[in-house]
Amino acid sequence: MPPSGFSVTSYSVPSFVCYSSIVRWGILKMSWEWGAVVVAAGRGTRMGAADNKVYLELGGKTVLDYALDAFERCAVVSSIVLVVGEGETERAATIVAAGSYGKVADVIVGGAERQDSVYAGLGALRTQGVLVHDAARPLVSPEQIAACCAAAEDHGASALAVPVKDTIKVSDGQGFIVATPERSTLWSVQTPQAFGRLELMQAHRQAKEDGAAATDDAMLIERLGRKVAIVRGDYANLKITTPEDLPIAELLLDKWRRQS
Ligand SMILES: Nc1ccn([C@@H]2O[C@H](COP(=O)(O)OP(=O)(O)OP(=O)(O)O)[C@@H](O)[C@H]2O)c(=O)n1
Ligand SMILES: C[C@](O)(CO)[C@H](O)COP(=O)(O)O
Repeated sequence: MPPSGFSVTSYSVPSFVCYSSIVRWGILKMSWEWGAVVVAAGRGTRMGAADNKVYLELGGKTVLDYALDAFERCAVVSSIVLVVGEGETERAATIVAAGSYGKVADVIVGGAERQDSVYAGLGALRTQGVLVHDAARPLVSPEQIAACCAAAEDHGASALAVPVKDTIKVSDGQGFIVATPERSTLWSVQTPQAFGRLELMQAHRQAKEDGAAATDDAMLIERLGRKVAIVRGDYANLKITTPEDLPIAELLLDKWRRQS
């Protein structure tokens, strides 16, 4: 085990794999103040439920509860802005109060696209660093959140990701394969993703000006030619997207409950 008092901000971390170990060893010292934008303003169209999927129940709590709880328990994070759908503010505030999520400083209304919701959330924070997280990813851990912060302090920006397991094909849009990218270079990106708040705001403004749409925030930094470090995540940090994701999440939660 490395000596105590070791700080990732004053030591060159050789690879993404190291961040989670550093957090596990409990030797992390952060320089920036960190806030989080948790986006919950989607419709859950692919889930096909009557309700927004973040309010669906998982082991007695809502999907949203788990995401908020992980950020609440992460010592590195000082404040959270929760971004919700039109007409959902009261419901979300009730969940925040019932769960005693004291770090939630604001509950605000999001926009039509995820990108709009994140941008709305950024405007409500004042911290140097910002984490962006999907409320639809309930199985994130405080350690993974802290690992993202550490990597972003070292490299400017970071994102949790896992190596792709399947062989990925590119289609021609007509049902035929046109290419097979080299799998060893492919990562499936997750949230949280961590950035300097002002840099991310600038990247969002630039994207808006250019009419660029992005499905994650790292993409907005990449398109400016800046680097985003990969932080090795966990396959269990799945995004609740389609109906079969719910029983998988239940199984993982059950397993963790039995282990703790
Ligand atoms: N306008 C939007 C769209 C999405 N999100 C949030 O972004 C996260 C990831 O998006 P996704 O899984 O696509 O959620 P939905 O948009 O709800 O799902 P779908 O695309 O199936 O409608 C979710 O936590 C979702 O609530 C958001 O805050 N605002
Ligand atoms: C940000 C994200 O969760 C990374 O995997 C994902 O891109 C969100 O995309 P979606 O189209 O909103 O599901």
